Amino acid sequence: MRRYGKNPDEDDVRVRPDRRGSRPRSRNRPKHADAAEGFVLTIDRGRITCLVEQRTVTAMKARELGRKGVVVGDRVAVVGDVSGDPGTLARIVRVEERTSVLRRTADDDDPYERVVVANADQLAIVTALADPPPRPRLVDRCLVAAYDGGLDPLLMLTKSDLAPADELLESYAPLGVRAVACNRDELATGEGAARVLDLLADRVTAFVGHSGVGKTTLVNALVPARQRATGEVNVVTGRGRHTTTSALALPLPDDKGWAIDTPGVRSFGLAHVDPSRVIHAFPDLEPGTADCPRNCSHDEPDCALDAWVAEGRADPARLASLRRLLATRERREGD
Ligand SMILES: Nc1nc2c(ncn2[C@@H]2O[C@H](COP(=O)(O)OP(=O)(O)OP(=O)(O)O)[C@@H](O)[C@H]2O)c(=O)[nH]1
Ligand SMILES: [Zn+2]
Repeated sequence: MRRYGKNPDEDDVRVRPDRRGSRPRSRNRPKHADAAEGFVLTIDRGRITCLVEQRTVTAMKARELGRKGVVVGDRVAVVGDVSGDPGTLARIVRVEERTSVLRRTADDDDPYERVVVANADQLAIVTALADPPPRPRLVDRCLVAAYDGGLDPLLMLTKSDLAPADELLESYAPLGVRAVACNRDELATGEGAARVLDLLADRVTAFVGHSGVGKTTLVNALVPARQRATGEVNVVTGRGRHTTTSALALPLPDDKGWAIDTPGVRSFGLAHVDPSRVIHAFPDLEPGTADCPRNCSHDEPDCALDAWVAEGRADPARLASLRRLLATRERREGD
């Protein structure tokens, strides 16, 4: 019997099609009890880089996964050669259930939703206070994606040396979104970075933002190991500058969580969003939807939320914010 690396696993052999190319004998297939646990760091043209114990292992999807997608942040079961030695290729045989999913559709009229990041605890929405000016609708759309996918949003306002944050902070106050303003010079001091890192401690945070907002500057300040590698060998993958369209998970200092950098977004398609999942993030309003008409958009004359608020059971500013968010699901010029 041929052995596959250090972790010989019968499955490796059994799931392989036989010489006649028949399908794997799925009924007899063991459940990969010996598989190693992996954490997906990045994906590049079908090559999946995972962290297995403390090793960086390159893997591909096993045939038995079928069309099931693997995305950055996924917890996976890996079999085969998990030594991480150059030239080795392990196989991912299972994707564990996800605790959250950051999804987007490329465009609102694009029916294909893509999961961008799995299992992130929070979504850092990076917005410059100036140069480029804030795009509140894009922020709102990111908030909707966060609420829809089960991530805690976190506003990261960059370039605070160029403009004050008050106005923007005020418009998000009713949502109770945590926010932090920072700038490059401040971040370069350990104290400035520590203030931001406090918000990320022991959590997996996905960073989104459109081009030019200073996301790279911010993430590099938080993950100094990456900055040192400028030039640009990636600290995690050991490969050249990260130019793929995949997200990339970077360990925060002292193993205090992960930052998942995502490629710059120009838009954040929301065709997949279900209003009821968004309302779930508004526990003060959710019970008020009990008397709504079926499939209520919560932004129509019969919506029961108006009465709920009129009776003083929730803050009108909360309802206004919810409606503003839901309204961003409809695409407009410039989104
Ligand atoms: N004034 C000021 N400029 C900043 C700050 N942070 C970043 N910049 C500048 O803003 C520009 C964009 O910064 P990046 O960090 O490359 O932004 P990005 O969001 O990663 O953009 P892409 O690389 O296009 O995806 C650069 O010229 C930075 O030098 C800041 O705090 N203040
Ligand atoms: Zn309603």
